[in-house]
Amino acid sequence: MQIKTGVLLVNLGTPEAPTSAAVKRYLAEFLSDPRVVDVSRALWLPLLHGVILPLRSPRVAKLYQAIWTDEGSPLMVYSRRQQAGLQARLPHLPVELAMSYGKPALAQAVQRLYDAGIGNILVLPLYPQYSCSTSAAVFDAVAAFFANRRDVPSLSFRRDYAGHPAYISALCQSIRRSFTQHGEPDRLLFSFHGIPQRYADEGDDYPQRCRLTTQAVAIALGLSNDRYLMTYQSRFGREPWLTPYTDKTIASLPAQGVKHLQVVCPGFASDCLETLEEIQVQNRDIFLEAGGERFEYIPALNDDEAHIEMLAQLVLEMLPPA
Ligand SMILES: C=CC1=C(C)c2cc3[nH]c(cc4nc(cc5[nH]c(cc1n2)c(C)c5CCC(=O)O)C(CCC(=O)O)=C4C)c(C)c3C=C
Ligand SMILES: [Fe+2]
Ligand SMILES: [Fe+2]
Repeated sequence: MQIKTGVLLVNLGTPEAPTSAAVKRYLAEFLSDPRVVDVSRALWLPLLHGVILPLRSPRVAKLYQAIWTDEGSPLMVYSRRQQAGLQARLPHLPVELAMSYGKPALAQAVQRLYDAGIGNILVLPLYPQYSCSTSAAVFDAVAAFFANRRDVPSLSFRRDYAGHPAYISALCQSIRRSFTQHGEPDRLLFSFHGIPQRYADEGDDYPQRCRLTTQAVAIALGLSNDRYLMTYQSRFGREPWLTPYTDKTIASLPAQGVKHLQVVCPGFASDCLETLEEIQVQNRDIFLEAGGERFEYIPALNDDEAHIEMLAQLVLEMLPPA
Protein backbone atom coordinates (compact mmCIF):
# COMPACT_ATOMS: atom_id res chain seq x y z
CA MET A 1 0.00 0.00 0.00
CA GLN A 2 1.30 3.44 -0.90
CA ILE A 3 1.99 5.77 2.03
CA LYS A 4 0.01 9.01 1.79
CA THR A 5 1.92 12.29 2.09
CA GLY A 6 0.62 15.58 3.52
CA VAL A 7 2.06 19.06 4.00
CA LEU A 8 2.08 21.10 7.19
CA LEU A 9 2.73 24.82 6.65
CA VAL A 10 3.50 26.58 9.93
CA ASN A 11 3.78 30.24 10.81
CA LEU A 12 3.98 32.09 14.11
CA GLY A 13 0.36 32.97 14.87
CA THR A 14 -1.51 36.17 15.52
CA PRO A 15 -4.31 37.34 17.82
CA GLU A 16 -7.90 36.41 16.89
CA ALA A 17 -9.04 40.02 17.28
CA PRO A 18 -7.36 43.40 17.71
CA THR A 19 -8.55 43.64 21.31
CA SER A 20 -6.59 43.80 24.51
CA ALA A 21 -8.06 40.47 25.72
CA ALA A 22 -7.26 38.61 22.49
CA VAL A 23 -3.74 40.07 22.30
CA LYS A 24 -3.17 39.08 25.92
CA ARG A 25 -4.22 35.46 25.20
CA TYR A 26 -1.91 35.33 22.18
CA LEU A 27 1.09 36.92 23.90
CA ALA A 28 0.62 34.73 26.99
CA GLU A 29 0.96 31.58 24.88
CA PHE A 30 3.76 32.94 22.66
CA LEU A 31 5.89 34.44 25.42
CA SER A 32 5.50 31.37 27.68
CA ASP A 33 7.36 29.20 25.18
CA PRO A 34 10.92 28.65 26.51
CA ARG A 35 12.13 28.57 22.89
CA VAL A 36 11.10 32.24 22.65
CA VAL A 37 12.04 33.49 26.13
CA ASP A 38 14.43 31.05 27.75
CA VAL A 39 14.91 32.58 31.21
CA SER A 40 13.98 30.61 34.36
CA ARG A 41 10.18 29.94 34.50
CA ALA A 42 10.12 30.84 38.20
CA LEU A 43 11.38 34.35 37.39
CA TRP A 44 9.76 34.88 33.99
CA LEU A 45 6.14 33.71 34.45
CA PRO A 46 5.31 36.05 37.38
CA LEU A 47 6.90 38.97 35.47
CA LEU A 48 5.02 38.03 32.28
CA HIS A 49 1.61 37.70 33.92
CA GLY A 50 2.03 40.40 36.56
CA VAL A 51 3.66 43.19 34.55
CA ILE A 52 4.29 42.56 30.84
CA LEU A 53 0.90 41.24 29.70
CA PRO A 54 -1.21 43.87 31.56
CA LEU A 55 0.95 46.73 30.24
CA ARG A 56 1.75 45.47 26.75
CA SER A 57 -1.58 43.97 25.63
CA PRO A 58 -3.65 47.21 25.45
CA ARG A 59 -0.78 49.08 23.78
CA VAL A 60 -0.13 46.37 21.18
CA ALA A 61 -3.90 45.91 20.57
CA LYS A 62 -4.00 49.52 19.32
CA LEU A 63 -1.18 48.73 16.88
CA TYR A 64 -3.07 45.67 15.61
CA GLN A 65 -6.18 47.85 15.13
CA ALA A 66 -4.18 50.05 12.76
CA ILE A 67 -3.29 47.13 10.44
CA TRP A 68 -6.40 44.92 10.84
CA THR A 69 -8.32 44.19 7.62
CA ASP A 70 -11.95 43.20 6.90
CA GLU A 71 -10.70 39.63 6.54
CA GLY A 72 -8.72 39.69 9.80
CA SER A 73 -5.07 39.90 10.80
CA PRO A 74 -2.80 40.29 7.74
CA LEU A 75 -0.58 37.40 8.86
CA MET A 76 -3.61 35.08 8.93
CA VAL A 77 -5.06 36.41 5.67
CA TYR A 78 -1.81 35.86 3.72
CA SER A 79 -1.10 32.52 5.40
CA ARG A 80 -4.55 31.25 4.35
CA ARG A 81 -3.92 32.45 0.79
CA GLN A 82 -0.56 30.67 0.78
CA GLN A 83 -2.24 27.47 1.94
CA ALA A 84 -4.96 27.78 -0.74
CA GLY A 85 -2.41 28.68 -3.43
CA LEU A 86 -0.16 25.76 -2.55
CA GLN A 87 -3.15 23.39 -2.36
CA ALA A 88 -4.23 24.49 -5.86
CA ARG A 89 -0.69 24.01 -7.14
CA LEU A 90 -0.36 20.54 -5.50
CA PRO A 91 -3.92 19.12 -5.67
CA HIS A 92 -2.83 15.57 -4.80
CA LEU A 93 -1.25 16.47 -1.44
CA PRO A 94 -3.39 17.68 1.48
CA VAL A 95 -1.98 21.01 2.73
CA GLU A 96 -2.73 22.02 6.32
CA LEU A 97 -1.94 25.40 7.83
CA ALA A 98 -0.96 25.67 11.49
CA MET A 99 0.22 28.39 13.81
CA SER A 100 2.74 27.86 16.60
CA TYR A 101 0.63 30.09 18.89
CA GLY A 102 -3.14 30.62 18.65
CA LYS A 103 -5.28 29.17 15.88
CA PRO A 104 -5.30 27.07 13.77
CA ALA A 105 -3.47 25.17 16.50
CA LEU A 106 -0.61 22.98 15.37
CA ALA A 107 -1.85 19.94 17.31
CA GLN A 108 -5.26 20.11 15.58
CA ALA A 109 -3.71 20.50 12.13
CA VAL A 110 -1.45 17.49 12.70
CA GLN A 111 -4.45 15.55 14.08
CA ARG A 112 -6.35 16.23 10.84
CA LEU A 113 -3.44 14.82 8.79
CA TYR A 114 -3.18 11.86 11.17
CA ASP A 115 -6.95 11.19 10.95
CA ALA A 116 -6.73 11.34 7.14
CA GLY A 117 -4.29 8.43 7.28
CA ILE A 118 -1.25 10.47 6.27
CA GLY A 119 1.85 8.37 6.87
CA ASN A 120 4.39 10.93 5.71
CA ILE A 121 4.24 14.54 6.91
CA LEU A 122 6.31 17.27 5.26
CA VAL A 123 6.75 20.08 7.79
CA LEU A 124 7.52 23.43 6.22
CA PRO A 125 7.96 26.28 8.72
CA LEU A 126 7.39 29.59 6.93
CA TYR A 127 10.62 31.04 8.33
CA PRO A 128 13.19 31.49 5.55
CA GLN A 129 16.04 31.80 8.07
CA TYR A 130 16.32 29.17 10.81
CA SER A 131 16.19 30.35 14.40
CA CYS A 132 15.87 28.37 17.63
CA SER A 133 13.11 30.85 18.59
CA THR A 134 10.91 30.03 15.58
CA SER A 135 11.79 26.97 13.45
CA ALA A 136 12.94 24.90 16.46
CA ALA A 137 9.69 25.76 18.27
CA VAL A 138 7.82 24.16 15.34
CA PHE A 139 10.07 21.11 15.58
CA ASP A 140 9.32 20.83 19.34
CA ALA A 141 5.56 21.14 18.83
CA VAL A 142 5.43 18.44 16.14
CA ALA A 143 7.57 16.13 18.29
CA ALA A 144 5.38 16.85 21.34
CA PHE A 145 2.26 15.86 19.37
CA PHE A 146 3.68 12.40 18.73
CA ALA A 147 5.38 12.01 22.10
CA ASN A 148 2.64 9.77 23.57
CA ARG A 149 1.53 7.98 20.41
CA ARG A 150 2.35 4.47 19.35
CA ASP A 151 2.21 5.12 15.62
CA VAL A 152 4.65 7.86 14.58
CA PRO A 153 4.57 8.64 10.83
CA SER A 154 7.50 9.50 8.58
CA LEU A 155 8.37 13.17 9.04
CA SER A 156 10.52 15.57 7.03
CA PHE A 157 11.36 18.91 8.54
CA ARG A 158 12.60 21.71 6.27
CA ARG A 159 15.04 23.59 8.49
CA ASP A 160 15.01 26.76 6.37
CA TYR A 161 15.40 28.03 2.84
CA ALA A 162 17.62 31.09 3.32
CA GLY A 163 19.61 30.58 0.11
CA HIS A 164 17.16 28.58 -2.00
CA PRO A 165 17.38 29.85 -5.61
CA ALA A 166 13.56 30.11 -5.98
CA TYR A 167 13.32 32.18 -2.77
CA ILE A 168 16.18 34.49 -3.81
CA SER A 169 14.65 34.88 -7.24
CA ALA A 170 11.17 35.69 -5.81
CA LEU A 171 12.76 38.34 -3.56
CA CYS A 172 14.71 39.82 -6.48
CA GLN A 173 11.55 40.03 -8.61
CA SER A 174 9.74 41.86 -5.83
CA ILE A 175 12.67 44.28 -5.25
CA ARG A 176 13.05 44.97 -8.98
CA ARG A 177 9.31 45.71 -9.15
CA SER A 178 9.79 48.30 -6.42
CA PHE A 179 12.83 49.82 -8.18
CA THR A 180 10.79 50.12 -11.38
CA GLN A 181 7.83 51.67 -9.58
CA HIS A 182 9.68 54.13 -7.31
CA GLY A 183 13.15 54.44 -8.88
CA GLU A 184 16.36 53.03 -7.39
CA PRO A 185 16.85 54.28 -3.81
CA ASP A 186 20.07 55.68 -2.33
CA ARG A 187 20.11 52.57 -0.10
CA LEU A 188 18.22 49.29 0.08
CA LEU A 189 17.87 48.16 3.69
CA PHE A 190 17.34 44.47 4.50
CA SER A 191 15.65 44.36 7.90
CA PHE A 192 15.27 41.01 9.72
CA HIS A 193 13.44 40.28 12.97
CA GLY A 194 16.03 40.22 15.77
CA ILE A 195 16.78 37.66 18.45
CA PRO A 196 18.79 38.01 21.67
CA GLN A 197 22.53 38.13 20.85
CA ARG A 198 22.96 35.41 23.50
CA TYR A 199 20.95 32.88 21.41
CA ALA A 200 23.39 33.39 18.55
CA ASP A 201 26.39 33.17 20.91
CA GLU A 202 25.01 29.85 22.15
CA GLY A 203 24.79 28.36 18.65
CA ASP A 204 21.74 29.68 16.81
CA ASP A 205 23.08 30.33 13.29
CA TYR A 206 20.23 32.76 12.48
CA PRO A 207 22.57 35.74 11.78
CA GLN A 208 24.56 33.66 9.28
CA ARG A 209 21.33 32.58 7.59
CA CYS A 210 20.18 36.24 7.34
CA ARG A 211 23.55 37.25 5.86
CA LEU A 212 23.31 34.42 3.33
CA THR A 213 19.94 35.70 2.08
CA THR A 214 21.11 39.32 1.95
CA GLN A 215 24.31 38.52 0.08
CA ALA A 216 22.58 36.21 -2.39
CA VAL A 217 19.99 38.90 -3.21
CA ALA A 218 22.61 41.67 -3.43
CA ILE A 219 24.73 39.58 -5.81
CA ALA A 220 21.72 38.64 -7.95
CA LEU A 221 20.66 42.31 -8.17
CA GLY A 222 24.24 43.48 -8.83
CA LEU A 223 24.20 45.82 -5.82
CA SER A 224 27.60 47.08 -4.69
CA ASN A 225 28.36 47.10 -0.94
CA ASP A 226 27.64 50.81 -0.57
CA ARG A 227 24.10 50.41 -1.93
CA TYR A 228 22.63 48.16 0.76
CA LEU A 229 22.57 47.54 4.53
CA MET A 230 21.40 44.78 6.81
CA THR A 231 19.80 45.37 10.22
CA TYR A 232 17.63 43.70 12.89
CA GLN A 233 14.25 44.98 14.11
CA SER A 234 11.55 44.24 16.74
CA ARG A 235 13.75 44.20 19.83
CA PHE A 236 11.98 42.95 22.99
CA GLY A 237 13.21 43.19 26.58
CA ARG A 238 16.39 44.55 28.09
CA GLU A 239 19.19 42.23 27.06
CA PRO A 240 21.27 43.02 23.93
CA TRP A 241 19.77 41.75 20.67
CA LEU A 242 21.48 41.31 17.32
CA THR A 243 22.88 44.55 15.95
CA PRO A 244 22.78 46.87 14.10
CA TYR A 245 19.24 47.84 15.12
CA THR A 246 16.90 48.86 12.31
CA ASP A 247 15.45 51.97 14.00
CA LYS A 248 18.84 53.41 15.08
CA THR A 249 20.31 52.77 11.64
CA ILE A 250 17.38 54.39 9.85
CA ALA A 251 17.63 57.43 12.14
CA SER A 252 21.31 57.84 11.22
CA LEU A 253 20.96 57.56 7.43
CA PRO A 254 19.73 61.03 6.39
CA ALA A 255 22.80 62.66 8.02
CA GLN A 256 24.94 60.41 5.81
CA GLY A 257 23.22 61.74 2.69
CA VAL A 258 20.65 58.96 2.28
CA LYS A 259 17.44 60.73 1.32
CA HIS A 260 15.66 57.93 -0.53
CA LEU A 261 15.37 54.61 1.30
CA GLN A 262 13.65 51.35 0.45
CA VAL A 263 13.21 48.63 3.07
CA VAL A 264 12.67 44.93 2.45
CA CYS A 265 12.03 42.37 5.21
CA PRO A 266 12.97 39.00 3.67
CA GLY A 267 12.50 37.08 6.94
CA PHE A 268 8.73 37.57 6.93
CA ALA A 269 6.87 35.22 4.58
CA SER A 270 3.74 37.32 5.16
CA ASP A 271 3.17 40.92 6.02
CA CYS A 272 2.27 41.34 9.67
CA LEU A 273 2.45 43.74 12.58
CA GLU A 274 6.24 43.86 12.43
CA THR A 275 6.31 44.99 8.79
CA LEU A 276 3.05 46.91 8.27
CA GLU A 277 3.25 48.85 11.52
CA GLU A 278 6.85 48.76 12.82
CA ILE A 279 8.50 49.32 9.43
CA GLN A 280 5.87 50.98 7.27
CA VAL A 281 4.63 53.36 9.97
CA GLN A 282 7.13 53.73 12.85
CA ASN A 283 10.37 53.50 10.88
CA ARG A 284 9.04 55.63 8.05
CA ASP A 285 8.33 58.35 10.64
CA ILE A 286 11.83 57.92 12.12
CA PHE A 287 13.40 58.36 8.65
CA LEU A 288 11.31 61.40 7.67
CA GLU A 289 11.81 63.08 11.06
CA ALA A 290 15.59 62.60 10.73
CA GLY A 291 15.55 64.46 7.38
CA GLY A 292 14.87 61.61 4.93
CA GLU A 293 12.69 62.46 1.94
CA ARG A 294 11.38 59.26 0.36
CA PHE A 295 10.71 55.97 2.11
CA GLU A 296 9.19 52.89 0.53
CA TYR A 297 8.47 49.53 2.15
CA ILE A 298 8.70 46.57 -0.24
CA PRO A 299 5.88 44.13 0.63
CA ALA A 300 6.57 40.59 1.85
CA LEU A 301 6.23 37.80 -0.71
CA ASN A 302 2.74 37.06 0.69
CA ASP A 303 0.62 35.35 -1.99
CA ASP A 304 2.81 36.38 -4.97
CA GLU A 305 2.76 33.75 -7.69
CA ALA A 306 6.56 33.38 -7.41
CA HIS A 307 6.20 32.74 -3.66
CA ILE A 308 3.60 29.99 -4.11
CA GLU A 309 5.76 28.43 -6.82
CA MET A 310 8.75 28.55 -4.47
CA LEU A 311 6.75 26.82 -1.70
CA ALA A 312 5.69 24.16 -4.21
CA GLN A 313 9.32 23.59 -5.17
CA LEU A 314 10.32 23.19 -1.51
CA VAL A 315 7.57 20.62 -1.02
CA LEU A 316 8.46 18.69 -4.18
CA GLU A 317 12.09 18.57 -3.03
CA MET A 318 10.93 16.98 0.25
CA LEU A 319 8.91 14.22 -1.44
CA PRO A 320 10.38 10.75 -1.22
CA PRO A 321 11.56 9.33 -4.57
CA ALA A 322 8.65 7.65 -6.43
C1 LIG B 1 10.33 37.81 23.07
C2 LIG B 1 11.13 37.48 22.16
C3 LIG B 1 10.87 37.33 20.72
C4 LIG B 1 11.70 36.61 19.87
C5 LIG B 1 12.96 35.87 20.22
C6 LIG B 1 11.10 36.70 18.57
C7 LIG B 1 11.63 36.12 17.42
C8 LIG B 1 11.03 36.14 16.17
N1 LIG B 1 9.75 36.55 15.83
C9 LIG B 1 9.55 36.43 14.49
C10 LIG B 1 8.41 36.75 13.75
C11 LIG B 1 7.33 37.51 14.25
N2 LIG B 1 7.25 38.10 15.48
C12 LIG B 1 6.04 38.77 15.58
C13 LIG B 1 5.58 39.46 16.67
C14 LIG B 1 6.17 39.48 17.94
N3 LIG B 1 7.43 38.99 18.27
C15 LIG B 1 7.63 39.13 19.65
C16 LIG B 1 8.73 38.69 20.39
C17 LIG B 1 9.79 37.88 19.93
N4 LIG B 1 9.97 37.46 18.65
C18 LIG B 1 6.44 39.76 20.18
C19 LIG B 1 6.25 40.10 21.63
C20 LIG B 1 5.56 39.95 19.12
C21 LIG B 1 4.12 40.47 19.20
C22 LIG B 1 3.98 41.89 18.97
C23 LIG B 1 4.49 42.68 20.13
O1 LIG B 1 4.02 42.52 21.25
O2 LIG B 1 5.42 43.49 19.88
C24 LIG B 1 5.32 38.61 14.34
C25 LIG B 1 4.01 39.28 13.96
C26 LIG B 1 2.74 38.61 14.45
C27 LIG B 1 1.49 39.28 13.96
O3 LIG B 1 0.46 38.99 14.56
O4 LIG B 1 1.44 40.07 13.02
C28 LIG B 1 6.12 37.80 13.52
C29 LIG B 1 5.78 37.30 12.14
C30 LIG B 1 10.76 35.89 13.93
C31 LIG B 1 10.95 35.59 12.45
C32 LIG B 1 11.67 35.71 14.96
C33 LIG B 1 13.05 35.19 14.97
C34 LIG B 1 13.83 35.09 13.97
FE1 LIG C 1 8.75 38.10 16.99
FE1 LIG D 1 7.27 44.67 17.32
